[in-house]
Amino acid sequence: MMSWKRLIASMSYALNGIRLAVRHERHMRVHLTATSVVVVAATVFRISKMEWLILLLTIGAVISLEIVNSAIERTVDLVTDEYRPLAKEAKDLAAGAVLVFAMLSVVIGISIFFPYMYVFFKNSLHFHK
Ligand SMILES: Nc1ncnc2c1ncn2[C@@H]1O[C@H](COP(=O)(O)OP(=O)(O)OP(=O)(O)O)[C@@H](O)[C@H]1O
Repeated sequence: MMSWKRLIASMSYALNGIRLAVRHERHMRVHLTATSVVVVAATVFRISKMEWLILLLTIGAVISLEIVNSAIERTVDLVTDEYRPLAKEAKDLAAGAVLVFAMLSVVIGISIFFPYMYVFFKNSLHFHK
């Protein structure tokens, strides 16, 4: 059985990982900015519970993948600082994994928000007529 002390230590290492990613990863700031915009839009448009759950799952997956990508980048840099084809492949594969989910998350975001934006703009056009 894991003691509470060890559990708390593991949690603090994991939180340190999140802090490192937020502080030092350029792409992470892009994800966090997109997340803030999406959360504000979701609140304003009062999206459904199911849409919130899909959104949260998508946000979590993109951010988690970005953190794993950063871990792989550091591991590769630890192994070599020379140009190595396998190092390139490892980094490009990890970046590819993030890109796949980031692109899908754009599709998911558009699918969720488009109907709300459509109604919003349609109503505001009627209002101005
Ligand atoms: N040791 C290496 N050998 C061969 N190619 C490498 C090596 N290190 C990096 N690369 C290539 O250069 C690209 C940029 O590498 P870098 O380590 O700067 O990551 P990055 O994708 O720019 O990440 P970030 O934008 O988060 O800094 C990699 O995706 C890879 O294609």
